[in-house]
Amino acid sequence: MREIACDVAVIGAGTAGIAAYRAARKAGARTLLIEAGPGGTTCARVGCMPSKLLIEAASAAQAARDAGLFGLHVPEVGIDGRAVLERVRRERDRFVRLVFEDLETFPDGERIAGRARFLDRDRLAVGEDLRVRFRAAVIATGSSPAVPKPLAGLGARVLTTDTVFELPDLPRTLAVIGGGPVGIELAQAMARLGIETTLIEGGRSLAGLSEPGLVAEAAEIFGRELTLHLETEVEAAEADCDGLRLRWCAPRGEPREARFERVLAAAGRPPNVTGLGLEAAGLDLDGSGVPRFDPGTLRCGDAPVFVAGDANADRPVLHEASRQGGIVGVNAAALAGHGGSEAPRRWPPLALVFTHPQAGRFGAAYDPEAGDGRLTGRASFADQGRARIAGTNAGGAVIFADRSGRLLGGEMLGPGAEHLVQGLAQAVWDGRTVQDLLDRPVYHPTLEEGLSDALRQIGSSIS
Ligand SMILES: Cc1cc2nc3c(=O)[nH]c(=O)nc-3n(C[C@H](O)[C@H](O)[C@H](O)COP(=O)(O)OP(=O)(O)OC[C@H]3O[C@@H](n4cnc5c(N)ncnc54)[C@H](O)[C@@H]3O)c2cc1C
Ligand SMILES: NC(=O)c1ccc[n+]([C@@H]2O[C@H](COP(=O)([O-])OP(=O)(O)OC[C@H]3O[C@@H](n4cnc5c(N)ncnc54)[C@H](O)[C@@H]3O)[C@@H](O)[C@H]2O)c1
Repeated sequence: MREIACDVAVIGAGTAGIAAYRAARKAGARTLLIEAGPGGTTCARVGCMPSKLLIEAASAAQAARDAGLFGLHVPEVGIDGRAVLERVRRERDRFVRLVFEDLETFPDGERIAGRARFLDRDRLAVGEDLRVRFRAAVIATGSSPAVPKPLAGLGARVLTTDTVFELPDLPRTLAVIGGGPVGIELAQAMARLGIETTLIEGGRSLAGLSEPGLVAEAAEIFGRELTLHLETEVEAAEADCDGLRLRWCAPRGEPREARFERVLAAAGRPPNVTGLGLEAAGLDLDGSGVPRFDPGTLRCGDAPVFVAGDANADRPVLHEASRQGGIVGVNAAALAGHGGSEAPRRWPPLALVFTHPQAGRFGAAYDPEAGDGRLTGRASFADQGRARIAGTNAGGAVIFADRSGRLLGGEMLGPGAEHLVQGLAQAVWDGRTVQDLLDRPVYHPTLEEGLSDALRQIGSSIS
């Protein structure tokens, strides 16, 4: 048994862990980065990057199909599923390689391969042969796809984002379970790549939207390309030759059954906290087994332990994993006697879903109880100039402000949400009012003009 000591032990070499390692090391702490899996980060290997690569292939196919709108004739769109997936993997491997090239610049001996678990408040076991004594530890273990119970034990017929990008070819039929960001992005992409796709969602909402008008519009828009079953859960699944049969109950109670070549479980991503020995570390855990933590410092109670990224289940998106990693790195180093600690102001929430139209949320969430405390403005993209030019005129935006007109947050389902929502999130961060935004220049003809109706409605309710 080998035993080593360090100031800061970082568990997980994903986006949060790498940022934590860098920050702790920069503060002067002797830091170890421990990784159990193949590494390369969830984002590059099985997350953001391969999903967007698949979406771009699907968008190209759809653009060719839609060319008739502009008077162009594309006789038939042929989809070579093998070639599509090969490009996804080729480009994905490049992103993963870049992560490894970066990791290789870290000194030898500071990167450790193995699965870590806490033995007590200041020791970790890594695999069977190594013990690590730490002064502070960072949990940056990420999250993994959940597979709903009825789908357990059905082998390779059941895909998750860990396996879907490894398919040699596209299936002919696909059921996607879950209409959150993962499910709706991949379901729409698969449908646009010619796969007959059915999406089964336990709730009413798609793409993480919550404002009722946008929720209804999303079901209508995505339902044109997908067979949608909302408020539905799969009750049973059984293997059928190379595919599987799924059984579910429609909301009004009629039993339904269908056969699919493959099913993609996109039913959420619980944090990777089981088997970590969190009780041995003396951490206070919530009902899901996630350590309770201070949202400013990301420290777990008074233990010398911090939690960042998907592992804390708070804001499971990349930019937060990266920022939180940096914060815990500084704070873990400070606890180990290197530099000062920090609790920077939290960024406003920001989430995007790369569907067509895109969905996005920024700042304060929709609150049905907000009543008179909030002013609300709405805009529609159905007749918005630039969106009409591009043939992407669908969806809308809802913006919330306080009674003085200070921007609080909002939601959007529409073209260019990835730019519009980011701009609005930055305006929330800067404490801007609706009037500040109305007083700024906006070029014509752009999608940005599409927000002015919502902003003006709020402005006029103040005056
Ligand atoms: C399909 C998909 C698409 C996505 N698209 C986007 C997007 O477009 N934009 C966006 O912002 N976000 C997106 N996300 C979310 C984003 O990928 C994650 O929020 C982010 O990658 C989380 O980073 P992390 O560092 O917390 O975790 P990870 O990158 O998962 O790192 C955790 C690491 O810890 C390791 N580990 C786990 N347990 C142990 C242990 N006991 N010992 C040692 N090591 C351990 C794991 O092997 C892993 O390498 C997407 C996610 C998915 C799945
Ligand atoms: N574009 C992006 O930024 C992007 C893309 C993908 C993922 N992500 C991140 O990853 C996180 C996880 O995404 P996700 O979509 O996997 O999870 P999610 O928790 O956001 O959504 C899961 C959905 O599955 C449904 N569901 C759960 N169990 C079900 C069942 N048995 N039957 C039917 N429906 C069921 C839930 O009602 C929910 O709508 C997101 O919160 C997001 O932060 C981001």
